[in-house]
Amino acid sequence: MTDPTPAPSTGLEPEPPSAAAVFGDRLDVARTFTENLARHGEELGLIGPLELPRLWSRHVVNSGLVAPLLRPGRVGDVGSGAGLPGLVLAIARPDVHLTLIEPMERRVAWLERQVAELALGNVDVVRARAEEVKLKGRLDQVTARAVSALRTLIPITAPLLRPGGELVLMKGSGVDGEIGAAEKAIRKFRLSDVEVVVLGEGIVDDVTRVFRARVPSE
Ligand SMILES: C[S@@+](CC[C@H](N)C(=O)[O-])C[C@H]1O[C@@H](n2cnc3c(N)ncnc32)[C@H](O)[C@@H]1O
Repeated sequence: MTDPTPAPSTGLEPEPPSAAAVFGDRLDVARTFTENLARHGEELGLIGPLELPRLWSRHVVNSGLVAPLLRPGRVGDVGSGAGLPGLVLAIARPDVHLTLIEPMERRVAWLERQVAELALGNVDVVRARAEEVKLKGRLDQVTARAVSALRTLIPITAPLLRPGGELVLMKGSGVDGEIGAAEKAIRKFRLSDVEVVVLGEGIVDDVTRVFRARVPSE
């Protein structure tokens, strides 16, 4: 069992016990990423100053909880920003290939630096908006977090999926209202198996909610 690291002088939240439960033998890599983000995230405009005291629980562990929903294959993360959840998922699931899709140059540079520093062989970073990225119909699953409401997020993420592919979109407690407002998009893209998966019960205080749905197989 690995000892939790003490909080460094950055103001970073001490590592919670849930980190070991979520990252297992990948905890050291998750730790390096979290410390890098704590050290440089604010100056690079990736996280706000208020996020450091909750960086582990609200951002890193919260993103890592999605890892068991991924299947071996090619997953795209739309609007990765600081690497949430895409880079965190690549750390937790070395058996899955992650493509991080992010339009902002400074964020792309950060993501590329982290991929190199953490020696992640299962990640590529593409500088593009989801609407323009040349990945239409290619991905097995698409993730996203804090990019936009479902009624605008579904139309830019569903076209990236191969037939039978799956959306795995992280959402807050207002997800049911978002689903109601996205009815037209859900119909237009003929999504099936629509469900809200609640992750982290018994592991974290703030559970993570995921909107999961499938595009047609043919
Ligand atoms: C609020 S940030 C969230 C970043 C990260 N997912 C997180 O949870 O911390 C939204 C991110 O989505 C990106 N973004 C916005 N519109 C996008 C689009 N159409 N396609 C791809 N990325 C987009 C932005 O550049 C930004 O990095």
